[in-house]
Amino acid sequence: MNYYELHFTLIDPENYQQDLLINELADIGFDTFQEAEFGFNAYIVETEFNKQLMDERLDVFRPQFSFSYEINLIPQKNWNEVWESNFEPIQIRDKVWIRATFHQARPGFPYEIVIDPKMAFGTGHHETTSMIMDMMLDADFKDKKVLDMGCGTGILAILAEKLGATDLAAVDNDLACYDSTIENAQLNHCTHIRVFCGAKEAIPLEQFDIILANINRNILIDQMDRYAWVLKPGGEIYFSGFYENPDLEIIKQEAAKYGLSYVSHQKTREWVAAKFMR
Ligand SMILES: C[S@@+](CC[C@H](N)C(=O)[O-])C[C@H]1O[C@@H](n2cnc3c(N)ncnc32)[C@H](O)[C@@H]1O
Repeated sequence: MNYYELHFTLIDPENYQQDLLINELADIGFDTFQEAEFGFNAYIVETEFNKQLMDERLDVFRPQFSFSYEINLIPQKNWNEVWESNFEPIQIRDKVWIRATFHQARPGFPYEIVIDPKMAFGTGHHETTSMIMDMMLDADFKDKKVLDMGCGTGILAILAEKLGATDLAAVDNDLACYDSTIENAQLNHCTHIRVFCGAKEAIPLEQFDIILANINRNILIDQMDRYAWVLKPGGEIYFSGFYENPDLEIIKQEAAKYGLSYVSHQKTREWVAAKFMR
């Protein structure tokens, strides 16, 4: 599979502008957003890319924002090099050290996660991932059964197992993420993670103590009925991948329809991670 890489430059960058543009690009299929010096890079599978649609959607912002972009086709064989030139180790509090296979180990952190991201999202650099991980550090995973929906690299399931979960299902509808989660689980010596490829129909019909789902507003809403169905009474859900306004309120309302109550949320820039309980 080939990918297009978009180099996006904001002439006068302000975070809210960047978030709006990323949201628009995500809506037309871009994924794996990475900070760059004067903006960001984003990626899309070659077969999903529609230049005319992208130009039309971005032109709407031209009156307010100054930006430019260029797009290049990346053959599959170069994808790892793209990651290796961009991915720096990152920490979550003083508890979790996340690094790639090609970085040195760093002693002193209770939890180390090694990620070989390849074509999957989830290195801890994006706020949606780091906020869920931060909230996970305050949760009790000991002997818990966990669902990681939209697992990407498997980073959340891997942290959950390191925090004590003993039975985990990781689901992603992208085959590259399915492969990546299997590979990263092995790299981290996680032996309790079962990996499934598919959307909500792939969620095992079992009862989970904790659900982790960092996807996006529309997919979370679409899958809400299934989350409520497989969550034990008293179970916890951690959602991310959406904005505070207006998404959080919409998600709260949808969750309430299925007996899931809002507990709390974190916000970084416009991104939100939120905890709910059944
Ligand atoms: C933002 S990434 C999150 C990855 C990782 N869990 C993290 O927190 O960094 C969202 C993931 O959801 C997956 N995804 C998108 N739509 C999905 C769907 N309908 N069902 C299952 N997974 C989906 C994508 O392939 C992607 O890997």
